[in-house]
Amino acid sequence: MKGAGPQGRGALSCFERKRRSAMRAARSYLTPKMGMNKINWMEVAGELDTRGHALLPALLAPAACDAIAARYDEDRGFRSRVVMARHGFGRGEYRYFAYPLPPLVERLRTAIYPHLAPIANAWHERMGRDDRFPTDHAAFLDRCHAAGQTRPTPLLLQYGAGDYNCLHQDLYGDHVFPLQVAVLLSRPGEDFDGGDFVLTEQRPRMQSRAEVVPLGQGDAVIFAVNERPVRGTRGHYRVKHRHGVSTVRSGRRHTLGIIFHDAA
Ligand SMILES: O=C(O)CCC(=O)C(=O)O
Ligand SMILES: [Fe+2]
Repeated sequence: MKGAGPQGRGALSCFERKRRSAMRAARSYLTPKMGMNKINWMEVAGELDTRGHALLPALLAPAACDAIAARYDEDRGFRSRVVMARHGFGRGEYRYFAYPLPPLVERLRTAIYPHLAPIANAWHERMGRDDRFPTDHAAFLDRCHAAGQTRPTPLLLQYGAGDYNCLHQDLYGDHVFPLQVAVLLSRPGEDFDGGDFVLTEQRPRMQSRAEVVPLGQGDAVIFAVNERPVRGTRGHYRVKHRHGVSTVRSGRRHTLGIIFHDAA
């Protein structure tokens, strides 16, 4: 059960807490490329194939998380602000970064993408889709921009007590990269309570299944934006995903969202 321990991380064993803390210390957030090489991408691909999501523990150091979250109150650096209740999206708000993105966000987006492109291509092949993704993020963005999807999609979300994010999909045009990343910037059990990241899976003609993804500060979750292939008795079929956040009971929760396609 999440929230049981003194720091809201009762579900983690002592060993796991130490491992995450060592990983945090070892990773400099100024060089996320180095961090990328420490990730077992084969394992990540396996998790994404079987569950539709994969965890990257301690992707960002606490100082990096705090620095990005603190940007929420700055005047500059964003292209728009969305108050979720006004659109029926939930309660809470988010801001889309403007180009040029903050260097850390830019580097993360650019460094993670090449590891996910082969997974995305395998998914498209299994789903019988013709479109494939280039190995380089700049090339994919060129494609988005040529199709009129020119607005940056990385975003910073902010939730207070009583806020939540309804189940949704981040689709912004015809060009959709099938995987995205969310990084929890706040400390569960310290900065906020409640506010779990939730992912649902809808198999054809079946009821939806929900999965809560326990995240600590700096942990990232990679997840399916829309559809993912699942092997059946007669080839692969498509499962539909949505994601959201359960109600924040107290405190303040910030997330960094990294979406790889741009918006129309
Ligand atoms: O706040 C969260 O954990 C979810 C954020 C989200 O919807 C996104 O990054 O697309
Ligand atoms: Fe989202």
